[in-house]
Amino acid sequence: MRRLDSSTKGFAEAFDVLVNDRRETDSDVSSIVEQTIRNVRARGDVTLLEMTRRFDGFDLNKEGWQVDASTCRAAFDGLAPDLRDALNLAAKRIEAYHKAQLPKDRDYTDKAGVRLGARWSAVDAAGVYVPGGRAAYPSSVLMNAIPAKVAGVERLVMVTPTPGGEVNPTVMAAAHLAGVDEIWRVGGAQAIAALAYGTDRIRPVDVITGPGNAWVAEAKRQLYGVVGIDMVAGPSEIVVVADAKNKAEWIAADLLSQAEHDPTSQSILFTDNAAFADKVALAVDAQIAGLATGAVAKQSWSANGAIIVVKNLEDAMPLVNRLAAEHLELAVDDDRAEALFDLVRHAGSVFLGRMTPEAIGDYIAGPNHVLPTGRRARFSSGLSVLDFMKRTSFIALDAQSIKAIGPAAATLADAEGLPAHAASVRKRL
Ligand SMILES: NC(=O)c1ccc[n+]([C@@H]2O[C@H](COP(=O)([O-])OP(=O)(O)OC[C@H]3O[C@@H](n4cnc5c(N)ncnc54)[C@H](O)[C@@H]3O)[C@@H](O)[C@H]2O)c1
Ligand SMILES: N[C@H](CO)Cc1c[nH]c[nH+]1
Ligand SMILES: [Zn+2]
Repeated sequence: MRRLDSSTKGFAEAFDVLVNDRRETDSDVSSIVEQTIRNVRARGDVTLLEMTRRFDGFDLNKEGWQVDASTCRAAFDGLAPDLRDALNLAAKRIEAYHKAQLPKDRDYTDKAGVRLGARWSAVDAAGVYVPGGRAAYPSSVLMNAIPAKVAGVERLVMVTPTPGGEVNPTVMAAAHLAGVDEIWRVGGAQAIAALAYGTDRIRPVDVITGPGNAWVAEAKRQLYGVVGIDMVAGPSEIVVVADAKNKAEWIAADLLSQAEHDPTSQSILFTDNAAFADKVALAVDAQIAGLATGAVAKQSWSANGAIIVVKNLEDAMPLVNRLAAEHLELAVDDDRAEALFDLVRHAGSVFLGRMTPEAIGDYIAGPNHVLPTGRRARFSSGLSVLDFMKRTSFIALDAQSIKAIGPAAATLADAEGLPAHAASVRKRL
């Protein structure tokens, strides 16, 4: 863990290093992914078979390539009642939040008599990546699949690794609940490439969404253009802005909640009190020791964690904006949280006040937990129904309205030296 103090010499340089640290996209990852994509294009299912054997440790031909609908239904029926209730509640809240995102078509006639507008429609087929290497993510099934179904996607394909050949029943139960149509037991960059280009077994999709580790995120980035993607959602991150009125144990748990995802995850605390910073650092170490995920959390905290002491929390906000973190907690009194929130320009999702831990957003609040990482909240947003939709504009003229705006079009075509364009308008005037 790095400990920085904004009042010391050399802070600006040390903070630059933190901001510019590209911890998930070293050249190694990107060249491995390039090669994987090439292999999937050339050898399709054979590459999937080999890579699944190598990374997930089982034989797709023996254990099955897909999980069928009846297995998912049985998994749902077999859930413990409290888990089923929790999944149902999460699904309802996610659905309600995302239904409200549905865009409206436009259709109107302007003053020149020209009819204009746009219609929204869903993509035909979407692929959702559900991570499954280190942990199973039923919550990510809901977060990806429900917005796709709300958008009206007809063919919804899920890919997820099943390490050791173990199919996670809660993931499959969530797929049943969310209405996933096809499930393939492949993961990593190879699964993304299969969805983008298709293989003999897997038909290609139009859009791929979902989070994943560095290889998955890089594959989506490289395949953008062949398919649509939501954004680059890689290893999890959290920035917590906290004053000394917090309980150090709560803040330590919040930092660890994202550190436990992946050794390349990042957790950063800003505080205006050095003694509180010490307490949180001790609490993190104490809690790591008791976590089943302690080994991963420790790697993440040691390599990428930071505690930054600032003069006051308002001064921290420009620094917070430069980090553009996936998650930002403002753990201060409610009115101060609002004031700090007004200073936030770049963050994937913001958690306001002391009683709003980020983990609530991971599971149950309603907004999507698939969010941009790696400083990409500067230019992209969390997953929404719009990622599964596209907008088609339309224009309708009649004999009157073409007279109103046609001559200007022909003049512009002349100026561009495109006579066929000009003629196609003038012939109608
Ligand atoms: N940003 C978000 O919205 C969000 C949400 C949930 C999870 N996450 C992140 O998703 C990630 C999940 O990662 P995971 O590893 O548990 O599961 P994963 O499914 O993303 O990755 C597992 C796959 O990675 C591939 N892989 C593993 N080691 C490899 C190597 N050395 N070379 C090439 N490929 C390799 C394998 O094919 C394996 O099946 C975490 O980083 C977590 O932080 C992000
Ligand atoms: N924090 C992750 C997004 O970075 C989402 C998640 C799912 N389950 C637990 N957490
Ligand atoms: Zn999480």
